[in-house]
Amino acid sequence: MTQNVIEIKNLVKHYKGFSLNNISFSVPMGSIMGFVGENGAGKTTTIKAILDLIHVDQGEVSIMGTAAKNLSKELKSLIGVVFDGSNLHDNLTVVNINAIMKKIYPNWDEEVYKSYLKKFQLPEGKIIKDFSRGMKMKLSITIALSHHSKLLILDEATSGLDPIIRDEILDIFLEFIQDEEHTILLSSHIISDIEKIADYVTFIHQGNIVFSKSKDELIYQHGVIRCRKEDVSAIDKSYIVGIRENNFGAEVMIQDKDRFTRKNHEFNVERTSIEEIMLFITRGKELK
Ligand SMILES: Nc1ncnc2c1ncn2[C@@H]1O[C@H](COP(=O)(O)OP(=O)(O)OP(=O)(O)O)[C@@H](O)[C@H]1O
Repeated sequence: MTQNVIEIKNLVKHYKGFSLNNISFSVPMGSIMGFVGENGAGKTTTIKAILDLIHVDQGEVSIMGTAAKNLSKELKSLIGVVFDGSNLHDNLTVVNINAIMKKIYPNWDEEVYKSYLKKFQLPEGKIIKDFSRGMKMKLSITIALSHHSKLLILDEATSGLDPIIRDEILDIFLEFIQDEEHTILLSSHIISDIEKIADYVTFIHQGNIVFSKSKDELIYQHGVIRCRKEDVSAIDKSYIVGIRENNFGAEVMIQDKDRFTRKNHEFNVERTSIEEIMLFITRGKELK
């Protein structure tokens, strides 16, 4: 049985004008979980709750089998965290950071740290204040990867980076996951990044979990039919996830693609993407 490194059960958090509504999902060991959703959907709030950085109104979070509230210092040191926006002190250099992290993390690996600094071309002499946003991001990722973490929790870790360096970082994440005991939870707006590396995708929309599934299963089970508007009524409603209409006709997202195509040879069902599935679910026309 696959062990879950993160388990979230019935999490509720109320802010004025926003709530996380009883959300549950798990992140299996050895996998990359992509955590996606629109601005303000609740991704950062969920991640803060996982890390016990905020008080929650209800629910439970466990990390590596231990309640998040009761994580020991040793277990905490196995988690590498990157938040959107640097929380490193402006006047430090990468050399200062090395000295500080050595004291914080029992497993701090100076050699690994230096190799990533080199790989990311992060300068020794400059203070963090003079780093670009991308450089700060790269430094945060470097730190997360330099203390022999088993779990990486990354909130928008690739945003603000150019496509080339993003690709390089995604490869580093894929390399990290080669160890079966390593796990990543990665929130991102950049769905193509998630499509590229995630094994599972959790989609949060307005504080609710819409789905949390294997990426391949999602892509395999869904499909799009492009047809005339008048043909939409011939599609069994129970399969329809969402409909979009344009001047030329209609696009219909269906689920349970295999069963649908077995029963409906007259429709051509095209392959879809995670991005398209998300758009149809959130913006596709409601069925009457
Ligand atoms: N400390 C707080 N006090 C009040 N409201 C908050 C607080 N933190 C977050 N919120 C609200 O919770 C909602 C969810 O925010 P959150 O940062 O979790 O979204 P997100 O999915 O990470 O968005 P983004 O992709 O824009 O970073 C937003 O409406 C935000 O204004």
